[in-house]
Amino acid sequence: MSSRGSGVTVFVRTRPTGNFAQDLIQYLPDGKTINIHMRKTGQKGLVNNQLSDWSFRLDGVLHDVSQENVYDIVAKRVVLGALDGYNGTVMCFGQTGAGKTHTMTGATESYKQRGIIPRALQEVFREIEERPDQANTVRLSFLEIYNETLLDLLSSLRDGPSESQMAVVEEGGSVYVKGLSVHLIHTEEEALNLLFEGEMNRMIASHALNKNSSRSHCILTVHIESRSRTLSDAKYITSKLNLVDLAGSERLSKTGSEGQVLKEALHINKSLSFLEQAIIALADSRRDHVPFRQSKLTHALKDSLGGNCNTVLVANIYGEAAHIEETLSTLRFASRMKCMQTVPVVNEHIDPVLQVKILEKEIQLLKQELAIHDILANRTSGLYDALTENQIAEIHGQVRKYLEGTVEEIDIVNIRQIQEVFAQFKVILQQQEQEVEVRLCQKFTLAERPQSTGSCAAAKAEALRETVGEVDGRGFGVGVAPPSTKPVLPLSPRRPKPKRDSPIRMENAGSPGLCKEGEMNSLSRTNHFSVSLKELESREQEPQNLDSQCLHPADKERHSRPDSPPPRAEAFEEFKSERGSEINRILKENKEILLERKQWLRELTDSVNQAKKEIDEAKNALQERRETRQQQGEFLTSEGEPVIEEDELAALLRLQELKGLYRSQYKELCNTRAEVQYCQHLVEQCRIRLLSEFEVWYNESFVIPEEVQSVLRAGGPIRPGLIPISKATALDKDEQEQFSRLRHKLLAASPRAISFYNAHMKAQKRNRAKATPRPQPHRGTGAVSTPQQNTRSKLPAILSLS
Ligand SMILES: Nc1ncnc2c1ncn2[C@@H]1O[C@H](COP(=O)(O)OP(=O)(O)OP(=O)(O)O)[C@@H](O)[C@H]1O
Repeated sequence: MSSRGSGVTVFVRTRPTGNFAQDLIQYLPDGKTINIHMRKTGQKGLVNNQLSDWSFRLDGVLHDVSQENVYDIVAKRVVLGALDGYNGTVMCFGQTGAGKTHTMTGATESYKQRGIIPRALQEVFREIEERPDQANTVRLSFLEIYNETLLDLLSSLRDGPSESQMAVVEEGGSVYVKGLSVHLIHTEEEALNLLFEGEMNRMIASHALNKNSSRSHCILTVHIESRSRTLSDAKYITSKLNLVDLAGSERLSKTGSEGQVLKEALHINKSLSFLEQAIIALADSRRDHVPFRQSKLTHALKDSLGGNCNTVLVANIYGEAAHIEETLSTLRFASRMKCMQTVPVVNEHIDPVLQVKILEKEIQLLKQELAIHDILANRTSGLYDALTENQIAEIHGQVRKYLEGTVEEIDIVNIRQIQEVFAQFKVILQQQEQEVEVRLCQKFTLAERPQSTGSCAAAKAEALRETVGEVDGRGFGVGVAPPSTKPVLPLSPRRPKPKRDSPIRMENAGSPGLCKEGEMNSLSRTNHFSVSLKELESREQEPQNLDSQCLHPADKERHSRPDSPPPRAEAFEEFKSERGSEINRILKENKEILLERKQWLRELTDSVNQAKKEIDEAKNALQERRETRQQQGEFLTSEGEPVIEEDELAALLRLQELKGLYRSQYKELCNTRAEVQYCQHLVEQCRIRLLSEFEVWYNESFVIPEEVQSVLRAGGPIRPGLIPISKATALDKDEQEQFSRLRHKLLAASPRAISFYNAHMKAQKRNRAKATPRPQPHRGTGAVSTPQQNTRSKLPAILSLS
């Protein structure tokens, strides 16, 4: 069968029984037709021996067919189609106990009896292995619709929104369930783990026709995204494979349901009847409205029923005479489904890389066009090609010279050169920024701590004081300058310049990018007392770190921790005065410097604006003088040059002077701005460090139990990748042995089964953990004795290969 079909494919599968109603159900040799002969019962219970016959021709009748063959016939094509980008849906429908769950999931204890879903998951990963030219991403979600409520069967594995927020949403022509968790999976085993986890969470109950009756509709969706690994192929495809196990329709008189199970049955029957209505509408080409929104089930399956999907239905029937009416109604549903049309299409998306290629082609064409124009206009060709390394080097040299003032212009003839010039400017700017940062780093750092063993804070303060304000320029501490030593900053060209030994001043007010190498060296030499934050960190990691030497007495005395952790705000204050006092002090000092620098920046800005205003005024005055001179008639020299008066000359010189001052102030403004940014960065770093150290301290002091801390400490028994021996031995010995024996046996006989059994064992383990009584918000509560309601949480069954 090809992946492209036009109608829904429908099969019938019968549940094996020793009591098969041969006289009522007849399979024709074509393997596709099933005839039903039903005696009609007359009114008032009188037997009406008139036979009514129905004949249903479907795509196949699966009678006494193994699970493996059912998968091959029903689902294989759809699964492979999904890997080729077609959406696919495999769905089981039928009366309760007819074998839907057996068909879809099969027996989780038996590899051979596994159903369509585990086989499909295996096929997906096997096929992926065989397509090395494709990069595939597989995700999985598992939805349950129980009593018209959407539930996430894998909610225990996620931290996302709660189930109450789940809703069926239509977007861009496709349908999805908002709030349903979608899990990335890499292997068959991971996929099976999720399947078994979800299966255990399903709602089941026991009634007269099925002791493990599913009380909900379930949709397991495999989301596949496939990209070509070969560059030439720019498209990628996505697909959705829906594997649907519907709850069974039931005659309440037969199942004897009551209480909660009765309520569930009413919901199930109602939603199946809505499903039937939707199918009838879909099959009728004259109907333009399909009532998908009548129930959560039809809404969630909207794009699987009438969309662009390969849809396959398995109609499960229970071939006993007692169930002939249900069989008839299931077959009617199946034949309606068969009339429904779907249009499978590959979900193909174009990669942006392809767009780039198209644009590159376009550029090529435009270049050729330009070349023709150049020839016609007698221009040199090749102006539009990418620049060679030599040309770039040439531009680089010119830009440098231009910035140094050696040349006045840069030769530019085309757009590429303009771009390169800007690029060079950018590079130089970045270099300057880095250099400024390096220099500021050296300036804005901690002073070296004294080696004294006395009071740490006092000693440090002393050391810092020693390094402040040294006029010979050798060594400055950060932000410890007393107010008197802080710079008096110039507010206007007439105001004094900042002191050159200010702790936050930049050594070279000019362009740092162009400062000479010698200057940089001497700059770093003058800062030999400085300690950067990073250095501080590394020192603190040394065994003999200062913090341990400088423990506050309160820290040392804290032998016993309080019963409950103190309020964080209170603890934070304590931390700042004890363990975190050093970093807190740095933070404070840096903040002070930042404030002061900001203030200086404001003043400098005012000053630059003032200078600009004065320049404008001087310009205007000069212009007025010139105009008056011209109006009054000019005196010319013997060379014909106009003679200007002394006051005009003075005004001209003043204007030049103002311009010079303006330029230098502007330069300083830019540098100060960079300093402010850097100071802000430092303050932020300190703040983050203070908070993170506080977190560690708080947890260690009050939250993490001391035993745990000792275990986690380096050299403790827990190391990454090592399972604690106590945990490893906690498994039941017999079970371990049994499992490993089985593993070896299986490995030899059927290596493909290992993922299945690994996942099964994990599910059982989780199941045991869950068996410990715990309040469950909506599952398994209020269980009634008969019929019994539960989730599928069973204790491990014996594993078997058959
Ligand atoms: N083809 C089959 N081969 C062997 N056993 C089967 C087959 N079909 C059904 N069964 C058995 O019949 C019982 C009922 O089947 P199952 O639970 O799959 O029915 P169902 O249609 O899902 O019922 P419900 O709608 O109540 O959940 C199970 O014990 C199952 O193992």
